[in-house]
Amino acid sequence: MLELRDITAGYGPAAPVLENVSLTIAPGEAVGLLGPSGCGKSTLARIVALLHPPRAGIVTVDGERVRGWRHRAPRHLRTAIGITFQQPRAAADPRLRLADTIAEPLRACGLAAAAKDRTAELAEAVGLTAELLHRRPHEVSDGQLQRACLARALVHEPRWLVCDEMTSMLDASTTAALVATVETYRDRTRAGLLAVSHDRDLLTRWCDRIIQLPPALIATSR
Ligand SMILES: Nc1ncnc2c1ncn2[C@@H]1O[C@H](COP(=O)(O)OP(=O)(O)OP(=O)(O)O)[C@@H](O)[C@H]1O
Repeated sequence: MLELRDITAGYGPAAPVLENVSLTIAPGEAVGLLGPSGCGKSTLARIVALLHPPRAGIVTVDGERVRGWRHRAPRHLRTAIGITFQQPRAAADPRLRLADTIAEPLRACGLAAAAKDRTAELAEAVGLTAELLHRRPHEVSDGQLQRACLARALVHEPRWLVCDEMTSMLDASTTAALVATVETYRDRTRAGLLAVSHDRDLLTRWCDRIIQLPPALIATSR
């Protein structure tokens, strides 16, 4: 199980973005997250991915309470969760070829020896050719770069996957291909999914259930 209990979170001294939010995702379950712009969907996604520490509340991953975020999170928890973001260009190092982008989390964990085989396997799963793997981000389309970012999110074979607006910049066929890749992976591994989107129709097709966050606390408190 992945559980968030009574989470309050925000940025700096400002009023919280999220207040007392709870969420549970079971293994193999796909949960969609909807809500108006600015209500805190990405903030919640980043908390689930252990990238943003909440101000209050408890996060538990497979029975283990999380006590550190980002580099302070233990490696076995960081590698249990993969995340893709809305803008692949902001999420990928412009200096790295796509092959190295995919393998980056393995190298960061001292697993470089596995990088070549794993990259080839994942490139096939996301539909990237060997030629594209040798290009850098400025030499590929947004959709091709997002495919590499999805492969990177899967490189540690995570038990939990967070897709934060993964397809909102992409056309229908690339969206379908990326969602199909995620679902093939989940069918095989029973990974749980949190999918953030503005697209209710997409989430209805993709997810077992949908959670709706209320409008932004900051906006409503004005
Ligand atoms: N790094 C940050 N520093 C300060 N404020 C931030 C930061 N990131 C987000 N915020 C603020 O937190 C609030 C929630 O942002 P968040 O990105 O979580 O919303 P969202 O629901 O994902 O929005 P959207 O649908 O537009 O992507 C917004 O008011 C935003 O301005």
